[in-house]
Amino acid sequence: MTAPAALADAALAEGLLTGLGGALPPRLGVAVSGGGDSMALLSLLHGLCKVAGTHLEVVTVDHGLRPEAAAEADLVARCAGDLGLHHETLQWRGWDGQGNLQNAARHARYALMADWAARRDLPCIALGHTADDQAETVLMRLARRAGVDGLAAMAPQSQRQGVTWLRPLLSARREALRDYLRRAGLEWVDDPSNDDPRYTRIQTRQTLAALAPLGLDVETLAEVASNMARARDALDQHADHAAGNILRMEAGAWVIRADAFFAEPEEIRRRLMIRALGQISGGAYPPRRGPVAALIAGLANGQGATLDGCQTLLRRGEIWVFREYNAVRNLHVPADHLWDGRWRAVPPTVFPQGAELRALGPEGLAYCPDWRSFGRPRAMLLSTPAVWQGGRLLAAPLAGLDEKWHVLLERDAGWLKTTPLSH
Ligand SMILES: Nc1ncnc2c1ncn2[C@@H]1O[C@H](COP(=O)(O)OP(=O)(O)OP(=O)(O)O)[C@@H](O)[C@H]1O
Repeated sequence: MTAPAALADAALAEGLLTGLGGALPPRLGVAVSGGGDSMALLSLLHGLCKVAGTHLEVVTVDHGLRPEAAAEADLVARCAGDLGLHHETLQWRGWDGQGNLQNAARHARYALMADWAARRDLPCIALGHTADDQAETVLMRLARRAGVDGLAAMAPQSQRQGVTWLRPLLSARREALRDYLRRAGLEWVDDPSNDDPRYTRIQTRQTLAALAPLGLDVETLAEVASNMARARDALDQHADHAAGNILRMEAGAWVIRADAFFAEPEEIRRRLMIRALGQISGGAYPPRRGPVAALIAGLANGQGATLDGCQTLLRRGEIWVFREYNAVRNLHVPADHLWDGRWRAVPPTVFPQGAELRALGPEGLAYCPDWRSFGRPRAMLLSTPAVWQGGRLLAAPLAGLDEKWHVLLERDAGWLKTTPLSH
């Protein structure tokens, strides 16, 4: 190998290690489609893992959408075999013909890979997204009027479905990875859909090339993404600090000091509200900017609202954010099961036969003579968990009925820093 080639390989490996935060986990999965980016990732990671003593396994998803897909999975299997690595091809045959095929395939791919990781005891999976992918994402999000979080684009590390997803090639250029593969004499396949101008990403890629004379190139846009990621972290830190001072949790609801809330900048108010809503609803995606702004504007005028399966109201200088009764009124589970994704009942001794957890509702509240003494809004109490046996209310601990029973929040009731703020 010539000196410049060796230097280029060393620079890629070093960039990869930096992209992994400078260290490798003891066990790692790598997602390889057979395309140039992920084949280069596989080869480079294999070198690093050997040195670090990391156990590496390889996965490919065959979506069954193109006739070549099986051969591509075989190519990856062969390459992994040559490197002495365990490889699995996961089949997806689940499209029901509804919605956007690309999105359905992507969701299915991540779900299949997350199951694989759990089965193989691999806490992390590396993906081959490059600086080019990052720049295209920034440009596409600009078109969707993204804010700071959206323009921060893809994170080098993110948690989803119980897996830490790593993107260690976010600083590498697609072409540099192909040069690496050519030098190493390694094969890869070019997915024909990468040239299909019907896809927004491909149109974006072509447009990006045309924007280069304006200085709007891949490096610039990728740098914008890192700048935005830093700005996002600063905003999150401010929001966390504000949350510590102005917000408390009461009986599963967030209670916010209204004067302090409205003294915060608009962007911080938005973040606080989105997190409060997300923690109660458990939704994977936050509500959109417009409805959140309208909800906050309404509260400034003393008007409550519903959004994302939650309800807000302003009372005695405090904003209450709680589960909307309508979102849980038909939710019945056996009393020893988790209710609404976050509540568990604890009986005085054992669970009575046939007992179930259900919202308290207006009919239950009528059996709770002391509910006013807790200072909790009526609307909020309606959606709290209660223990029923047929039509009989056994306990409603949050409304003061039968203190021998307890209901506890199972999902972390602390301030959730990880709620995603952008779609
Ligand atoms: N069929 C596949 N099997 C295994 N891994 C895959 C597959 N497709 C994509 N990947 C992984 O995901 C990375 C990104 O691929 P690609 O850009 O095509 O995905 P995408 O659909 O844009 O997904 P994302 O939403 O994550 O951007 C690849 O480098 C590879 O690591």
